[in-house]
Amino acid sequence: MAEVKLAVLGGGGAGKSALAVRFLTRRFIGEYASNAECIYTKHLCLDGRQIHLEIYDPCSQRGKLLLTDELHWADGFIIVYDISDRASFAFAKALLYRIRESHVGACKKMVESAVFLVGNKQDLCHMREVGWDEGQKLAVDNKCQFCELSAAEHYQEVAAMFMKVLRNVISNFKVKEKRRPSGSKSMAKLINNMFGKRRKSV
Ligand SMILES: Nc1nc2c(ncn2[C@@H]2O[C@H](COP(=O)(O)OP(=O)(O)OP(=O)(O)O)[C@@H](O)[C@H]2O)c(=O)[nH]1
Repeated sequence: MAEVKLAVLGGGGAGKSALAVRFLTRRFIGEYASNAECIYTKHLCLDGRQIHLEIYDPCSQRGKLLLTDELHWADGFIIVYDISDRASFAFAKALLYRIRESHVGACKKMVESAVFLVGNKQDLCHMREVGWDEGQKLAVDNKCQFCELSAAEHYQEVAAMFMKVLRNVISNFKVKEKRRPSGSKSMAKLINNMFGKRRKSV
């Protein structure tokens, strides 16, 4: 079974929990506790392959950019901003920069393909502060994927976005498996064990 770790990162209130919970449960729940970080776990089948998925949802990230553990833990990243909050867009930009910086030396293409920039709260487009073209440009500049959606209203889009990230991560695994000497897999497990987090099953 493949183990995939995704980190959903973004500014405070951008909709990280809403996106993760929407994907995992199909439901949009209005309010989420923002004082606790957690890892949601789920088993799913993707293209006939069993996957044990872990989704890291940090507590409010206001001003928190270092994220050294998270950046090394995750196989893929969903960077969320709120289209009605320009500050969250600036934070997403800084996060994308951090991801690139922390993966210096790794295969550039693999890192880029495992990052998805998401402009959330598209239902609030009457209060829009960030244009679609700005999000698209930021994604092109960072060679990552991009979409705008609403965790509140678009379950299908949310699910499709998670599936795309998962597929890219899985194909990165295949490339890595071909390159990697066998010892490095157990080293990765050791690092994961050291980086223990609270786990929630959904
Ligand atoms: N209108 C609208 N509101 C949303 C959407 N997604 C999330 N929200 C709301 O935005 C607020 C913040 O959502 P959260 O999912 O808690 O955001 P977060 O990024 O996890 O927040 P922190 O944990 O505080 O960093 C909540 O009131 C949600 O109901 C959306 O697509 N549309």
